[in-house]
Parts: sequence; C-alpha cells; structure tokens
Amino acid sequence: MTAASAQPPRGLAWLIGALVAASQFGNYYVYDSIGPVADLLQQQRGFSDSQVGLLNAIYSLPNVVLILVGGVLVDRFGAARMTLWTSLVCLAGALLTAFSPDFFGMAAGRLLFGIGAETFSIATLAAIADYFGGSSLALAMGLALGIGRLGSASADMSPTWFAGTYARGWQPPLVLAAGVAATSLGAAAVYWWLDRGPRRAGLLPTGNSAEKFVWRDLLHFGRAYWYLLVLCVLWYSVILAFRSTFSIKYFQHVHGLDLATAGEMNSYVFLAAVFATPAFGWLCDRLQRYAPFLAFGTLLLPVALAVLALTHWSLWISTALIGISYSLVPAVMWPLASRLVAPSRFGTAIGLMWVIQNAGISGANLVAGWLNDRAVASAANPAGYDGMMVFFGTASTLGLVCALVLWATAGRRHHELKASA
Ligand SMILES: NCCCC[C@H](N)C(=O)NCC(=O)O
Repeated sequence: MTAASAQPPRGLAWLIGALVAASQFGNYYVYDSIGPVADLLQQQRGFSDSQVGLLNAIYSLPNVVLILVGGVLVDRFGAARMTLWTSLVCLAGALLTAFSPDFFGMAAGRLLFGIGAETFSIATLAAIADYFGGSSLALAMGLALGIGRLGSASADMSPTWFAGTYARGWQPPLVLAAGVAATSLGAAAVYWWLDRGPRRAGLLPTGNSAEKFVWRDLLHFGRAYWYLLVLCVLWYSVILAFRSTFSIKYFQHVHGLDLATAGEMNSYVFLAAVFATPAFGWLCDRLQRYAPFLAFGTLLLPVALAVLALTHWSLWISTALIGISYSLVPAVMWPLASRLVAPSRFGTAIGLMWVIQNAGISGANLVAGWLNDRAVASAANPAGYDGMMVFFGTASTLGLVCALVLWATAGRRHHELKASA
C-alpha cells in the first residue's frame, strides 16, 4: 500500500496507530491464552500434551495457505475493512474455544481464530504503512509490535492478576480471553470508522489496487532472502512453540514453580519486548547494521535453552537471554527483509515467509507435544522433557547457522544487502 502524496493529519495518524496497537494487544492475548491453562486442561479435561500442542498448532495450520490470500485481500479491500472483519473472526474463534464442550470444538475455535489472526496482523502492518509513510514507520511498527507483546505478557500474568478466575477452572480464563478479543474488535471498529474520512478525502488509497501475485517473482529474490526465510522459520518455530505453549508447564514440572510464578517468569520475556523492540529497531536504523544484530539475537536462543536444560542457574538468566532475543530478532528481521527485496515485492516476500513460518510453528508444536507424550513428561518425570529441549536446541542452533551465513555472505552494510538482493 502506498500513501498518497498528501498525508493524513499527524494527530489522526497517531490515534489510528494507538487503535491498531490496542487491537493487536487483544490478538496476542488470545494467542497466548492457552499456555496458562495448559496444566488445568490436563488436570480437569484429561488433555494430553499433543492435544495442548494442537490447540496452538492449529492456529498456524490454515495459514500455511491462507496468509498469501490474506495479503491479497488486504490490498483489495483495504487495511481498515480487513482489520475489522478479521477481528470479528478472531472473536468468534475465541468464543468457540471458551464455550466448546469438547476438544474438537476447542480446536475448531483455535482454527477459526488462526484464520482471522494472521491476516489481521498483515492488515495492521498495512494500516501503519498507510498512515506513517515517512521516517516514523519503523518506530510505529515497533510500537505496535511492542503493545502486541504486552498482550502476550498480560496473558501470562493473568494467573496472578485474575487468580480467582483460574481458581474456578480452565473455562473462565478463556471466557476472559474472549472478552479481550471483544475489546480488540471495538478498537478495530473505531479505526474503521475514523479511517473513512481521510480515505474519502483522497489522502489514502481506496483499495482495489492489488498487484497480481506472480509465482515467477519468487525466483527474483536473492540468496540472502532465502537465508532470512529459513532463519525466520526456525527461530519463530522454537520461540513460539516453547514460550507460548510449553514453557509455563516446563517451569512448573522441571523447575518446580507454581502456575502463577511460572506465568510471571514467562511474561517477563514479553514485557522486556514491549520496550526493547522499538528501542532495538531505532538503534539498528541509526547504525544501519542489521545482520550482526540478527546473528547476536539468534545466538541467545540456543544459549538460553542450554542454560535451562543443563544447569540449575537462576531462571532469571535464561529469561533475560530469551527476552533480548525475542526483542532483537523481530526488530531487525522485518526492516532487513524490506532491504533484501524490491519494495513492490515486499508483501509477497513477507507472505511467503509467513506461509512457511506458520508450517514451522505448527510442526514444532506437534513434534514437541509428541516428544513429551512419548517420554511421559510430567512433574514426576521431569527428564521426559529432555527430548523437547534437544529438539528446540537443535532447531535454534540451525537458525544461528543461517544468521551467520547471511552475515558472512551479504550482511555487512545496508547498501551491500541491497546489492545482494
Ligand atoms: N501472534 C503470534 C504469532 C505471530 C506470527 C506472525 N506471523 C509474525 O511473525 N508476527 C511478527 C511477530 O514478531 O510477532
């Protein structure tokens, strides 16, 4: 999406940015609402780890195909309408998850939520691109991503903040998540309503301007893009399958934390990212160095997993390492992607990365759940989690190799990256 030469008023742009960020908060809260109830789902409903893993894997499954379609729909119907429609789909998914009588209904709810949520994320990026065409774009995107992380942190903190809700069982926390999805829909509706003014005034494109998707275009991406794609798949698969699905339970069963403390520990990763993601983005933009920061951020993930699995060091150390990685890698990855491909193919490039990323996240959730079930991992058998940690450690180390190859072949300077693409 390209903004028209005359820009919408600055105040309106920041108001829209705030509404989009508020909507993103709800989206990330619902995504991360399964981790805190994982143990309750096992105790009260007899779910296996594979079933718990599937509740998050099924979010990603439809997007293995749909995210490319979603990008085209955002271009065709505009960011505001797609943000509104997809947040409605997300709310329907959250309600179905919370009120379903059996596992299959819950899984259908998560599937519906996933169908809405990823296209919603593309629409929010397009919304910010519409209103912040100039120098504040990276900052605005970093801030929206940061507020999204606050949603994830809040989901993890919810066992502490809403202890009474969790004391009543697995369902009330998921009803609360559906309530948060409703506020997300409200923010999207206000954004859609405000957006009509500047669009009617010709200050923003009116949609229906989708560039045709051509498979041949993919062949024109340079080698550096493909290294970044593989890195994106490996890094997100590990960080999301571990942090959003299994880490709270892992902290409970292997490191002896209670649910509230485990949730709090997990939430610090997201809380750090609220502030650090925009700050790292700003820093990388100023220094015009991307690949070394990416390699450093990627390195911290296998190191943190090794500290967790092989030592009895304070959990603060691994939490800090994962927190820096989780802030630094996304802050660098998306601006770097924009430098590796032509601007007119940026949407296609991100769509393709997210197609394969979603397949990876889905697969990692299923594999980790299966490994835990196979080894009968539990509080009584903490060693049962070893297979999962070896799997995550190997995948994140391969991600580091990709980051180093990217740095060595193409990543020294902004203009070198452009030349390599
Ligand atoms: N909402 C959690 C899944 C986000 C996946 C999405 N495709 C993505 O990569 N978003 C950027 C991010 O860093 O969250």
